[in-house]
This record gives sequence, structure tokens and C-alpha cells, in this order.
Amino acid sequence: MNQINLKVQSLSKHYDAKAALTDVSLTAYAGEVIAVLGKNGAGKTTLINSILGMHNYEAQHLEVLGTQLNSQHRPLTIRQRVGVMMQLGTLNANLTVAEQLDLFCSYYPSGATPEFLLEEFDLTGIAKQRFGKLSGGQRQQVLFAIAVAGDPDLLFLDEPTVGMDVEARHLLWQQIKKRRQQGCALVLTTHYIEEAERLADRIAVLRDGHIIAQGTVNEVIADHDSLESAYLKLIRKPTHA
Ligand SMILES: Nc1ncnc2c1ncn2[C@@H]1O[C@H](COP(=O)(O)OP(=O)(O)OP(=O)(O)O)[C@@H](O)[C@H]1O
Repeated sequence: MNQINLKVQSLSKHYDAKAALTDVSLTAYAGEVIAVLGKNGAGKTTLINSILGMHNYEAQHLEVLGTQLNSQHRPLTIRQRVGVMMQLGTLNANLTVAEQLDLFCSYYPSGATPEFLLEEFDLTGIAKQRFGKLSGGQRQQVLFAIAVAGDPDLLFLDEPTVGMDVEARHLLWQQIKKRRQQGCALVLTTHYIEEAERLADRIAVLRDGHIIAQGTVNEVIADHDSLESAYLKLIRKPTHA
């Protein structure tokens, strides 16, 4: 059995009186991609933010890279091994791509060099452009490069290919596969079901803050034609009172 890089047991999150996540359990193994699917507002980003300790939450058990976390605090030793590519990542718009990479690489004692990231992510041509002047897809590429600057063992990708053209998307898919092969555990959220089907080893479907299905891609597809038809059936199924 592979090493567990993330274990979430019975995690719940409320925003004031509103339940955003209820009793969510999820495990991510080293060398696998787990895709978390769900409609807008299902709780995907809230789940990632909870795991990252960006807000308060309740959990029976939360373990990241072998360390049990009993509070919102994330020790530096853990933060340095976790990469995050969030939606609408806010970076200093005035820094150039090369400066952003210099900055983020400096946070990690070991990890990638800015030169390596520029080359690896095909960013050399825009190295001197200011982040604020990049297209949406180019920003996504830079955000992905930053997310892997520390050579993480656990990587969260929140809708990573939004706004990317076909070539950039393929480049990013290759990078995801490469990280996976190197033993990283990846948690991916996406609204592109074919992207999940292509990349993920396992799928978790969130609906109104509850995990309503979880398993390998084939287990979730079961007797449906595709992951998309299985997914649509799951999220449309009437809830019982
Ligand atoms: N800071 C916040 N304060 C109050 N409610 C919030 C906050 N952030 C999210 N929510 C609510 O929590 C629920 C889950 O939101 P979340 O952003 O996690 O969904 P999501 O699945 O990531 O959606 P999307 O696919 O649109 O990104 C939604 O009902 C949302 O309105």
C-alpha cells in the first residue's frame, strides 16, 4: 500500500450558521491524483482552505505528510512540503515573472531554481513581463510554476486549467503526470470532467458540502458510459429528507 500523504477524517466547516462542509473524509496517497468534483459552491475550495489551515474548521483527524494537525497552525516543515495553486491567486502585479519566481524559490531551502522553472514551464519568453500584464492563461502557468517551486510532496490545484489554451493545458497535464510519477500526491479540483477522467486515479464528488461518491475512476463510472454521465447522475439525484 502506498504512503498516505493526506488523511482527512470527518472534517466540517461552518461559515457562521451555514454548513459548507459536513463530515468530509478523504485520503490522498503518494503518487496519485485525486480529483474533487462538485458544482459551484459545493465546498471544494473550502475543503482545500481547511486543510491548509486558512480558516477554522472541526475535524476528527487531519494528517498532512505524516504529521497530525490539531489546530489551524501549520508548521513551517509542513508548509515547505505543500504546494498550492489557488483560484484567482493574487500576486504582486508589478513584479515580473522572473522576479515572482525568484521570490518564491527563495522561500524554500531546497527546491527548484527560477531558471529551471522558466525553462520547465515554457515561461522564458515572458520572464520580463509584469505579472499584471499577463493573459489569464499565462498567469495560470506562472501560478502553477510557483506552486511547485518547493518541489512539494502534496500539491493542491484548484481549477488549474481555467482560461488556458489547448497547448498550455496539455503542458500542465504533462506536469501533473510528472509530479505524480515522482511520488507527489495531488488534489485537483476541476469543472472539466474529461480533465478529471484523463488525470485522476480517484474521484471524490462533493455536493452541498457532503462527499456523495468516492472511489477509483472506474468505481465512480460504474455502469455509466463515462465519468461525465456518472457525475451528472450523482449531482442530480434527489436528496432524501
Ligand atoms: N468566506 C466565506 N464566507 C461565507 N460563505 C462562504 C465563504 N466562502 C465560501 N462560502 C460559501 O461556502 C460554500 C462553499 O463554497 P466554496 O467556495 O468552497 O465552493 P466551491 O465548490 O469551491 O465553488 P466553485 O466551484 O464555484 O469554486 C458556498 O455556499 C459559498 O457561498
